[in-house]
Amino acid sequence: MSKQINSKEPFAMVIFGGAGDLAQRKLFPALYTLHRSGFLPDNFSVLGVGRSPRETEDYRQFLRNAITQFARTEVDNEEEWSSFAERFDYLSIDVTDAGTYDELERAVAEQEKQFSLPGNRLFYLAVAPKLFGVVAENLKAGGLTENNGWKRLVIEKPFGRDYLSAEALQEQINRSFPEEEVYRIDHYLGKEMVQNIEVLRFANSLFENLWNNRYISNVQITAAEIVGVENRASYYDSAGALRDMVQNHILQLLMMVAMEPPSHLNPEAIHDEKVKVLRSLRRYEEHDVSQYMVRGQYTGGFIDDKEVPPYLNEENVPEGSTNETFVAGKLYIDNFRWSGVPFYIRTGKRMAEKSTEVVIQFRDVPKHLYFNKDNNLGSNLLVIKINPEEGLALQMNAKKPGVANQVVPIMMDFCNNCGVDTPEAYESLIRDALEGDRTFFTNWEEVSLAWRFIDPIRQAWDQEGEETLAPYESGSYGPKEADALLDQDGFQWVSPYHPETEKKPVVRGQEISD
Ligand SMILES: NC(=O)C1=CN([C@@H]2O[C@H](COP(=O)(O)OP(=O)(O)OC[C@H]3O[C@@H](n4cnc5c(N)ncnc54)[C@H](OP(=O)(O)O)[C@@H]3O)[C@@H](O)[C@H]2O)C=CC1
Ligand SMILES: O=C1O[C@H](COP(=O)(O)O)[C@@H](O)[C@H](O)[C@H]1O
Repeated sequence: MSKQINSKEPFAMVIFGGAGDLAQRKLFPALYTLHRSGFLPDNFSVLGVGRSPRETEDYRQFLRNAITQFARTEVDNEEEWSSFAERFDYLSIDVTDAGTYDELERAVAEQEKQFSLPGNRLFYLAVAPKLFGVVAENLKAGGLTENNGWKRLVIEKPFGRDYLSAEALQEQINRSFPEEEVYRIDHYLGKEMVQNIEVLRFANSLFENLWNNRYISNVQITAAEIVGVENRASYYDSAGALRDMVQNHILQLLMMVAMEPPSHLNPEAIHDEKVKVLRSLRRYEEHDVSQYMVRGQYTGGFIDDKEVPPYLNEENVPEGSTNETFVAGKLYIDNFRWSGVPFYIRTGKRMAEKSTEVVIQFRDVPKHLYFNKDNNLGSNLLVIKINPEEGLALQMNAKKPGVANQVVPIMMDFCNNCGVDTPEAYESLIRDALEGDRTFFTNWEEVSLAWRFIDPIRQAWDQEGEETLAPYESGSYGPKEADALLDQDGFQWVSPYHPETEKKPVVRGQEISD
């Protein structure tokens, strides 16, 4: 969607968790690339906050190391680097201690004075979720929200672990920051091709006219990862793939694909349409869950010829854990546009490849003129490739060149990131937050409705324990139970499509009629 806002107002940014993993791997690189691309104002400051003591110069060196290692933009000019780095400072406080916020206020005010900043403040919560609420409260109690300019609070995920905890957090945050000042990050919304879904749909009569249950037979959303739990078991083992990926990223993709055209390209109009999708999303009762949802846990296996351990042998995973590392589901949006169209979703760790994509499978032609034993027709497919390849592929059927009566599936490809270095999600999102554009942040209604959909599924699975936990081999596409969800409707998962290797998606084999 095109941007409505484009201002470069000077700002002071406070990163809580300013020496953490997210800051190093995502936030510093994004800030540096934005700066080098001319998207930051000339005048700004950043204060990193953490518990461990650090000298200013050490913090700037830490900043540089992170940028050297993770940024897509190189540090290639010392003078230019110094003018960027001098805007960064660090303060060691315990953010749970309200008494330390006087010191924080002084440190921010000092930077504002040093760089003649007008008082706009962006508070970025890159700390553990249990600290989100308390930091918001302390910011207000400590007087940091009584600044002269705008104030905005950027919050990382996860926002709660169920509806009730999310609601309590929302109330706590809203006591200091009204909803319009809250920017909840879902980094999938910062991805180029996710933002492109609306453009594709609403700027092309070609697709929008067909975008409904009369022409689409099913939609598939896949977010497959190669990585396992890595060193995050303490968080992941109590979250599971359902909370970690489905409640947020997968449902956001679903909303982008299924929403009605908004009346305007402003955040309110867009959020209204997204929320309507969640209101129409069929909620499963606990007793329905096994019919529509599948969960799995990876066993050992091979990825890229390298042996990888089962989830249960990963570092810090509790013995006998029944946590899911894979989820698949068949979802329905019970409205006029989508009634009867299954939305199949799947996400998992240690799968065969890293691939996030949406596949729209169109209905077959009403009369099968070309089906015979020589023809291998495929369904019309629109593949929206989100990550790591970005682009679009459209499968059609066409006459095989030079061969009479032979019809074959062909692919038309568009690559979005070939020869172009597209922005990282965090670059887009930080830029939007600085510009006051909430379009690609999640609003409270979306979050709360998403939890209301997720909670009964979680409860069913928590009660069933390992009974419903399907093992799948590392390096596969998930458990066979996930295939069965589609088989029973006469469909199958479309494999990720790789134009450069000409690996074609597998499509439903269609019956050959006489
Ligand atoms: N890392 C990632 O890739 C992603 C992270 N996130 C989210 O981002 C947030 C941060 O994650 P991540 O960076 O990985 O976490 P880390 O544990 O790496 O960093 C947390 C930071 O918080 C600081 N901190 C913790 N407690 C306090 C305290 N009481 N007072 C002051 N500072 C404190 C730590 O400082 P110190 O070490 O000095 O104690 C540390 O700098 C989480 O909400 C996470 O869910 C979301 C998506 C991806
Ligand atoms: O939010 C999360 O997302 C990542 C996957 O993100 P991607 O951009 O690489 O697709 C996932 O690994 C992680 O578990 C989850 O917390």
